[in-house]
Amino acid sequence: MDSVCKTDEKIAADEYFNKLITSRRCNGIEVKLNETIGKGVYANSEFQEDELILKDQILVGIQHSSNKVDCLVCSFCFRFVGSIEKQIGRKLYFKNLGVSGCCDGDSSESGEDECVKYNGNEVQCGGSSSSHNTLPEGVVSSLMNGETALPYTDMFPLPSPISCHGGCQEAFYCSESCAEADWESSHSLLCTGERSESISREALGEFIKHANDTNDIFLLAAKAIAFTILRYRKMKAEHVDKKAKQSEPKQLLLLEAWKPVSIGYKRRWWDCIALPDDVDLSDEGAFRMQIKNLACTSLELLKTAIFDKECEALFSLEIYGNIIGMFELNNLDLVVASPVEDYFLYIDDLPDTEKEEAEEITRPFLDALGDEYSDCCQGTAFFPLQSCMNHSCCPNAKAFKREEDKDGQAVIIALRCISEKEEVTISYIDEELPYKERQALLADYGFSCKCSKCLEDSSSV
Ligand SMILES: C[S@@+](CC[C@H](N)C(=O)[O-])C[C@H]1O[C@@H](n2cnc3c(N)ncnc32)[C@H](O)[C@@H]1O
Repeated sequence: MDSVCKTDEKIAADEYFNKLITSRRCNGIEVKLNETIGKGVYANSEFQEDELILKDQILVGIQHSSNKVDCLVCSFCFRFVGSIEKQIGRKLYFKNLGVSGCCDGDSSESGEDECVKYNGNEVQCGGSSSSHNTLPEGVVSSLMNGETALPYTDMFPLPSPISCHGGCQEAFYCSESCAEADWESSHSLLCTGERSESISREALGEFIKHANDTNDIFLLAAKAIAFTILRYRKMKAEHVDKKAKQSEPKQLLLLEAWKPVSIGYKRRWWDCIALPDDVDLSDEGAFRMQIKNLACTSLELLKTAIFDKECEALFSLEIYGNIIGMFELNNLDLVVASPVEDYFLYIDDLPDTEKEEAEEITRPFLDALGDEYSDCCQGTAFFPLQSCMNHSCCPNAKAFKREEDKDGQAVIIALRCISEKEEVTISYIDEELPYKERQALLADYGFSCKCSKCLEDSSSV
């Protein structure tokens, strides 16, 4: 019976991944099960060096809460929106208010619990520069509201931001289609505006505040749950429409709705999270319990906000822990380069006369921004196909944004020629690090690397 179920599961997984591959038009790859390390991505045609292997869409993703003051991006595809002036003005506005978008390092100031700041996969931000010239409020607001135009910004057009239809004033989009897709995928349940479909906007506000104060990974977990509930409701409605003679049990529909998330998960958050350097081994049990309690508080708040009786199974601590654990082990950093950086580089590259004229206007803004002029959009996201890629310290592929990649999708490029049937691997860490450091970092992902480089290095240590 067990093996029959396993075979059924395998067929369902194959079907799911084949559909995704077709929808992404990346037919040169397939997802296969490897007996020792689970799923893996394999080439089924040859790739040349620098060739695109996969452009994977986000299943659920967030911009880090702390990054929202740095960049105004579409809440669904994470493309920059507004205008160069608006991006610069908004950033200077927050800077003048003393709100910095630094991703970490401020826990001591905020007095937060050490453990809750931890997010194993988070990248480092540039940090805020204290040495900057402050511009007068009027100058900053005229940039934000479009009264001041900077030279050559028409070379960097950005889509006008569209406000969330639910009225939350929190989510903005680059297009109507992104607004609709986000509403249908999860935002209708997680919107704090008046047209929200949550059961308590107040509780939702509390849940969001708790996540922002502790760990914004909870916002991503909420998206995964909202996504599943809305998918379940849609599938149920379609099922009723078809007037199916044999009505599918609700539990089976929920399992089907849940598949895109459940297919990726492996371990509970409090079991797989790496022990931070400053937590003593003897305190490990207490640390893991603290993490579990934190998840429990967050889940209770979420339950009050969006609970659905028919989807009750989704609101167990076990499932919540597994969803966050899945993000911990599978997520990729979501990074979108800033058009503001491109803009200032463009000005710098102008012929001397034009450059001098332009810089007379732009220089005060660049000085006021300081090092932060190039801050990119940063977040974390789960990508269904990319997350099947295994690690190697001598990878044949990498996640890399090209000039034309202006949104949050994961772009995987061949580092060298990859032959048919070869496994496509990426590096989860900086593979240039010494052997012991690499192994220590990979232990956070729950494995010890046995790639050819590690085997060679291990014999010489
Ligand atoms: C992003 S997932 C990769 C896909 C995964 N194999 C699966 O079945 O879903 C990361 C997990 O895959 C496994 N993994 C990835 N690379 C590995 C490697 N080189 N050796 C052993 N396990 C690996 C580890 O369990 C890791 O936590």
